[in-house]
Amino acid sequence: MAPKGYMTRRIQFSACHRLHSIHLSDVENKQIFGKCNNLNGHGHNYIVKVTLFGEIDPTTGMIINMTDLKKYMQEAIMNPMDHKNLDLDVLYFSDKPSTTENLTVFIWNQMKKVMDKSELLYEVEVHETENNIVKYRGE
Ligand SMILES: Nc1nc2c(c(=O)[nH]1)N=C([C@H](O)[C@H](O)COP(=O)(O)OP(=O)(O)OP(=O)(O)O)CN2
Ligand SMILES: [Zn+2]
Repeated sequence: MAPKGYMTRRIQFSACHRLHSIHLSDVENKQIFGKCNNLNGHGHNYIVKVTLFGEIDPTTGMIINMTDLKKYMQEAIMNPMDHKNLDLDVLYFSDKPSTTENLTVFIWNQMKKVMDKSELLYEVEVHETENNIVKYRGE
């Protein structure tokens, strides 16, 4: 059996959002989300790392071609979210807060949809700020 490895590609996108739950009152939203509930939103330069895990093909020396992973991430992440308002432009966030946790799940689902060998998807990591980082492994 061929050795298995992890491969990761990193991208950055810019978007704005507001933390707000339609299941809470305005007062509760303010209490829970504080400054991040500001009506007119705020922005981030999100960093996303997508990791695949799989066999290193003995002929090509690759798990998959990074060029293909780049294409998948463009379609799954950049096209729907770069320079967008996450809450207004991305349907997924119309009924759930655009937290980094929910963002990782959305990206995971998006990657699963566009990848040819989606079973290789291992982890999605999102940096909302330098200090706030969430990882999701489809569990
Ligand atoms: N569990 C979560 N908590 C919070 C999230 C989140 O996605 N998941 N997000 C936010 C905000 O969107 C927010 O923009 C965070 O900004 P900020 O507090 O300014 O970020 P830092 O912690 O990196 O800034 P410091 O300078 O370190 O205060 C809030 N909570
Ligand atoms: Zn934020």
